[in-house]
Amino acid sequence: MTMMPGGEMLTQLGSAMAGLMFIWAMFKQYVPFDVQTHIEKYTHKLIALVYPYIQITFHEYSTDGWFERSKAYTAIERYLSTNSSTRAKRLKADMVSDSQSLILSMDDHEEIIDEFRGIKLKWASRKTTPNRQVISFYRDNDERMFYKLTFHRRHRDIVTNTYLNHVMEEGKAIEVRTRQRKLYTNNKSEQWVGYRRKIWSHVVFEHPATFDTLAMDPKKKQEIVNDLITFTKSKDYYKKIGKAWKRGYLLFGPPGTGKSTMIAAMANLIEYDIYDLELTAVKDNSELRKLLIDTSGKSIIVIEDIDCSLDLTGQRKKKEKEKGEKKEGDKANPIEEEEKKKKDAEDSKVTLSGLLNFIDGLWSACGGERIIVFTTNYVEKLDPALIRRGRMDKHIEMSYCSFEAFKVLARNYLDVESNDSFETIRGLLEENKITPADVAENLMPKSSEEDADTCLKNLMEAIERLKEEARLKAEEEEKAKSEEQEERLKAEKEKEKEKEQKSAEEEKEKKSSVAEVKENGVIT
Ligand SMILES: Nc1ncnc2c1ncn2[C@@H]1O[C@H](COP(=O)(O)OP(=O)(O)OP(=O)(O)O)[C@@H](O)[C@H]1O
Ligand SMILES: [Mg+2]
Repeated sequence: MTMMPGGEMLTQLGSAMAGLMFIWAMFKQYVPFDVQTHIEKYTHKLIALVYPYIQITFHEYSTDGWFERSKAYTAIERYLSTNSSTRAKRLKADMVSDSQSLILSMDDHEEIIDEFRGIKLKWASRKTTPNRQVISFYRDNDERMFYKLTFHRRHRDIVTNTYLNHVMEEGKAIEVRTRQRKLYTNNKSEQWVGYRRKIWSHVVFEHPATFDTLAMDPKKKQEIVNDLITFTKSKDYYKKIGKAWKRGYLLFGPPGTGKSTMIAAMANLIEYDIYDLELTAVKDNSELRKLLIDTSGKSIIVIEDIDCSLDLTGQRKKKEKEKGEKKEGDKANPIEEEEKKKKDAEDSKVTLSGLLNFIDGLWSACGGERIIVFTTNYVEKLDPALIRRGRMDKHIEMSYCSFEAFKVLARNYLDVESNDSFETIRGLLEENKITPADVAENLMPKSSEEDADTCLKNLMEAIERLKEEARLKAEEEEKAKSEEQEERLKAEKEKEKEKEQKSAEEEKEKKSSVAEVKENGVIT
């Protein structure tokens, strides 16, 4: 630990000053007022001359005793934790909520010296016990912690303009790095915490998926990893081009190809929280707006199975139409009805345009980087407006298990890099459509006796079985198709026959009417 030059002297000087001030306070009453002012003025000058240091204090809680911990204090605590844990001799360990591990910080009354661009600054951790006559309604803990920063007055500018910002930013970054990440879900029913309505509930996010364990084409995987990392580092770039700092991904592919696993791997890679937005539980656009505004920065907002959510919107529209039809029968006042319809359209249902508006950047104006991920099993069902470029920046197809993907799974599940059976498996995978979920399920040892070879054999058998099943299914489909075709042909033939019969009858009728005209001798 380095010591500030004259640090000891500084402390002594401080206590000597305090002593003098005390004596002054006692004798002040015997001195005339104008002399008092004079003495005080010169004392301040004298103090400034011999005590050229500036002090700034940062309290843990604001003085009105409000419950919220000061953000500056927390940031300083984290900033100092990296310095103090290596330098200070007495440390305090604490399990802070929202943090993954123990937070080490300076113990009460401990001091450390920080260095910034060659300037030495002293941080001290202090504690006061306030007057007990003051009753705090919010916190019953009487002790008040604060940090005191002392530095030479010639560094005033650099400390106030640069150093403090550096401490805050560093502190916040450490906080983000060490925080416990969360998985949020939106509540269907309203929940209240005290006087606040809680719209998201959360659990600690601890999904073990990573890009290393994700089975997919290595080139594609690397591309996604690079894309994500570039995004997280592009704050200034997005600012420069005047775009909200957000990125949209559309993951599509059949069930069990790893879409949800990919989202977990993304969150683990860039250390973001996940907001799992269940659109079917959102009652209208204004609620959707509230939900999105309530998300924090550094988060991935996920809307799974977007095709199903949008279908639901369609259903809602239909229901409303039905309602409208019923009302028509009631013969209500047309003006009233029009207004009612307008209101209905405004305040019920989540609409595609409502969703798109937010994605387009209204909500991301709240700052902080956000990633939005849509998943679907049927990309062709989606509205083109939803997936056009610019809205969804990257379309990622998750497909059936390739041989490369299988190798990742074999390494992950069985610790096998290569094996005699790999070539056979390559052939089987090329010929058949197997999802990574199916491959993974078959690679997993079912008992402690099963070794890698047995598991690989199991997989090959399973693929053969699936192949057989697929063949039977295809046969059945073919049969059903040809039956349908036959029926259609039959129906068409019958129709044709009916038509022919009809036209023959018509012809006959025509002929008989002509004969009648001739008989009567009338020509028109
Ligand atoms: N590409 C993959 N790499 C590693 N494991 C995978 C992969 N795909 C699927 N799995 C395994 O299969 C399970 C199911 O996969 P996941 O839930 O990610 O599929 P999904 O594509 O989201 O399916 P759905 O469309 O039904 O939501 C996962 O728990 C994972 O263990
Ligand atoms: Mg899924």
